[in-house]
Amino acid sequence: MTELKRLWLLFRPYRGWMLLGTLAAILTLIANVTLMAAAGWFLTAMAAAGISGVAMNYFTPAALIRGSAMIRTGGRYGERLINHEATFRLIASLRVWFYRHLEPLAPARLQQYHSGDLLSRIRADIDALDNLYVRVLVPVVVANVSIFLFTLFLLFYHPLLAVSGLSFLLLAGVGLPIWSQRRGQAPGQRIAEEEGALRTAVVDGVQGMAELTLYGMTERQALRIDDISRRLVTDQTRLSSDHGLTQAAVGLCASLSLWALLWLAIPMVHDGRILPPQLAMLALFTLASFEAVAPLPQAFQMLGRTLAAARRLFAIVDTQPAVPAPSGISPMPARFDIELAQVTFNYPGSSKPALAEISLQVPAGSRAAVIGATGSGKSTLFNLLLRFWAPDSGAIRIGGKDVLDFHGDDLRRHIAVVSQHTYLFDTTIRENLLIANPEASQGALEAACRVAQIHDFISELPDGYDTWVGETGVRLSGGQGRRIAVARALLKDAPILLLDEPTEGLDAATERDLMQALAKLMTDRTVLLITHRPAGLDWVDQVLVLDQGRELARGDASIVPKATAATLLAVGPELKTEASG
Ligand SMILES: Nc1ncnc2c1ncn2[C@@H]1O[C@H](COP(=O)(O)OP(=O)(O)OP(=O)(O)O)[C@@H](O)[C@H]1O
Repeated sequence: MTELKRLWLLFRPYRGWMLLGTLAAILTLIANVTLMAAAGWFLTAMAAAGISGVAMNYFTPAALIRGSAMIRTGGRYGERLINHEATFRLIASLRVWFYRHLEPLAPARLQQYHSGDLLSRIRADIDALDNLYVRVLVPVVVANVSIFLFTLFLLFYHPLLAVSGLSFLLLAGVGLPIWSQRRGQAPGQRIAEEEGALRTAVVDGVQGMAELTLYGMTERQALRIDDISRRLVTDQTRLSSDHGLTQAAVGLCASLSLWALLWLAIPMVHDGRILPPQLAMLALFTLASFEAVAPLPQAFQMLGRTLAAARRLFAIVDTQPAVPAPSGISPMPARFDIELAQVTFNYPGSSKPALAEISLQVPAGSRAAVIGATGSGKSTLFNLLLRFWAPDSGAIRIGGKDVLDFHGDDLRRHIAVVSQHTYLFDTTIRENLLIANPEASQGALEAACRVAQIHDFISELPDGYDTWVGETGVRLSGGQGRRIAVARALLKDAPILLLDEPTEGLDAATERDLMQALAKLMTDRTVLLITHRPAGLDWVDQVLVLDQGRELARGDASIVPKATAATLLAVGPELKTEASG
């Protein structure tokens, strides 16, 4: 039950709200039971008084009935209001809590999770946690307090009545919940996993629609989704039918409790220990008291789903980032040169190093290119430089300070990246630019877009900078997206610039224009480019050629053709030796 304890700690800031919501729920329940009991007593007493012709004071009981009815209505409204407010606050804070733990895990630790599964955790699993509060915690407290008060009340009339009432309340409020918790545990856990799997399959199906259609696999994907849906529905059906059964069983317990009460109390009426109106009151009281335990079987049935959701969330929250945060504050480099000293790195589970003993010095304000074929380790080098992973041996320094001594955000504040994969958010062009610098004025946005040669295009759009770019920027061309990336880098104004194949996939004219924009961006910055294309590198001061994670050659741009022939054509070792020589 450690999940329960941990959840309780997360709920702690909302204790005030919970207490208030629980008090409102108890008040409502007591008002309802009072209403039923008083009504039973009142009707019978009035009938008896009418038959015997005795005058009776009906103002007090009528006032009690009216008062209870008003408290019940107001209490229920208040209870819903308070508990919904508390739930929404709780859910909102849980999402932020989860996201705060998720963010440092990206990208290294999250590669094992599918985005659909993560989405399911952040949405459905967090939603499931609110069950614990509204459907478990509040009803359990309300039931405990109410059962105690109801038993005291019956005890006032006769211990036997109290024992009988308590037994049936415990059967419905403890026995049935235990049964439904056991029955609900396995399907509850499966539902949490099936919901994640379903979301993953649907996201894959939608995102990969073009490929699935091209290869005629849509039917197969549909069958996969159908299979998961069926399993999900089977488990949900089982929970629903168990829920129906337990609700019927609660009703049965209430009826049995009523029979037992009548069986015990009718003789007491005969010998005068209980008055006839009191018998009617006790009968209706008994039936109404089961409202206190009615929600418990379902609450405990949902516990399995809730705890499974908590486990899935804690599994992510407890994951340590690939690179632990340093204990001290981040250093402040005085200059922004880049140094790689004998860097070796293996991805977890891989036997072959992605980078082996790589050294490189890029003086502040100079430009270097790392070239190599696919899989030669270029992106890995960027991942290490950005502190997404830590080298197994060797060191990476910026201005002489080890990147591992920086907090991730502090380090990345000094670095701007322009890559072929520029992620554009489903919002306006303005918002997409502002992520680089939320404080930037309209003038600064326009200036950056002018340098990136995209301002004229944006100005001609009907909504200008307020144009919606669509999901992943579908309304912009690849070249336009790349220019937005250049504008973002300009707005960020970081001293180090990493370029990851920025002109990949563009036609010659667009590439030329983008290079002009990049030339302005590169002014006075330390630039590191990764590319597999040997052409057009005359603007860099030095080149490092990688081959399967190892240094193949280094020098100025003139060494590129030879070295590239070795890496791209994968020719024999003689040429590689020649190239490095
Ligand atoms: N996240 C990862 N987990 C495990 N292995 C990885 C991971 N990323 C890359 N690799 C492996 O590390 C090696 C270097 O990959 P890397 O992405 O750095 O190459 P690259 O030169 O950038 O290739 P490309 O030009 O295709 O992007 C490859 O063998 C690749 O399979």
